[in-house]
Amino acid sequence: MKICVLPGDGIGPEIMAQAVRVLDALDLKLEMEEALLGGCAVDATGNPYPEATRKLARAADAVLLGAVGGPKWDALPREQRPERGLLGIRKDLNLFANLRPAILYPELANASSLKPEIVAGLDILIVRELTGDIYFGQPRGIETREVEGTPQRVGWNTMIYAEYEIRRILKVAFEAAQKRGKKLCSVDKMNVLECTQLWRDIADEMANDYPEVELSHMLVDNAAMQLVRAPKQFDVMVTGNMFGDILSDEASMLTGSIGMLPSASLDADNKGLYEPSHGSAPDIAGKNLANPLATILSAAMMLRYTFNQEAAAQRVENAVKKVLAQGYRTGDIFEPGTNKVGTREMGDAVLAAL
Ligand SMILES: NC(=O)c1ccc[n+]([C@@H]2O[C@H](COP(=O)([O-])OP(=O)(O)OC[C@H]3O[C@@H](n4cnc5c(N)ncnc54)[C@H](O)[C@@H]3O)[C@@H](O)[C@H]2O)c1
Ligand SMILES: CC(C)[C@H](C(=O)O)[C@@H](O)C(=O)O
Ligand SMILES: [Mg+2]
Repeated sequence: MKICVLPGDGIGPEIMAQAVRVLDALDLKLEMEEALLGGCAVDATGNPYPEATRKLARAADAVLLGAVGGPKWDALPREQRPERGLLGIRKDLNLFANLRPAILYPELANASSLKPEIVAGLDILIVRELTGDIYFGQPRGIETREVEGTPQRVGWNTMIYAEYEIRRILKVAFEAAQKRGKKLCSVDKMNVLECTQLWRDIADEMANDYPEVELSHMLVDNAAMQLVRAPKQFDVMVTGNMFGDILSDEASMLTGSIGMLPSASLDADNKGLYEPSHGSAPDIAGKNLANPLATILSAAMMLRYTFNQEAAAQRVENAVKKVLAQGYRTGDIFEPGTNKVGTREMGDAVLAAL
């Protein structure tokens, strides 16, 4: 069980250190090797996804990632920015299926942005397509053109999905719904965008193959609203890369914090990259303030999906439940009456619970 560990930038190394300690404590035969991705890789090699990292990631069974990016690199040419490293590894490893489970731990009911009665028992799986859409569509660019008689800068991207891309992500979503609450909500913007009209047509065609799953469609603006109005109407949500990026950050706050939302990005064989859904949080980096639980829970997803170590995955998840029940809280989920701790101390608590 070979794991390529990519701590990344900002809070990445801090949260990753805790996830690695947890994995070490499990007594599984895990081999972990570190490499550079993102801004740290740009600084060391000029490339956000260096060849050495690519080799290690491709040879590993799974990749565990902290987060990449930060203001230090925002002025670089786009191809050299940390985020391109992240998109590069996702594309290179064909990680088209991004699973983002938004689960409310009962202890965090008061930390949720919504009233406890609206979120109690919340358990949504967001299935986000991850290697297509406007993120990767060509052409794209910024250039000066004559528009309405005046030369001015024009910026453009292309939202595009091919049928095979839509089918394979919908298959993941239908199958997930079949194993869970049997409800699938496909989120699109078919009233405006051809690309997502095709998405909706294909979802309707595929629904015939999954008679047990109740398929519904929702326009993305309504979905954003429904998520904060009545989130428990959702079981599995499936959507494209861009809408999924936005809706998953929104959903994270229903569970108390973006620091609680793990993710798995899988290829067709469940080889995967596992990372928290949040970013490198430059505002709190280096201060021992970041919540490491999303990364620790991402490691649990890795044990489950790539390594078939269900018992170990549950041990980690139960340890997280236990530390929350014991009252340990990083700042993002703190409320009066609980025990405020830092990143490292939260890791200590999870280890003790294990
Ligand atoms: N997967 C990734 O590597 C990833 C994801 C999102 C953003 N980014 C990058 O991260 C950088 C910062 O982006 P941003 O500020 O928009 O989003 P962000 O997710 O890094 O931070 C948003 C807010 O959430 C807080 N936050 C995030 N993670 C937290 C944690 N674990 N514990 C406590 N608080 C946490 C931050 O302090 C900040 O206030 C950008 O360069 C962006 O491109 C990377
Ligand atoms: C950093 C960025 C490229 C990335 C994305 O948009 O996919 C992030 O926001 C995420 O959600 O993983
Ligand atoms: Mg995002």
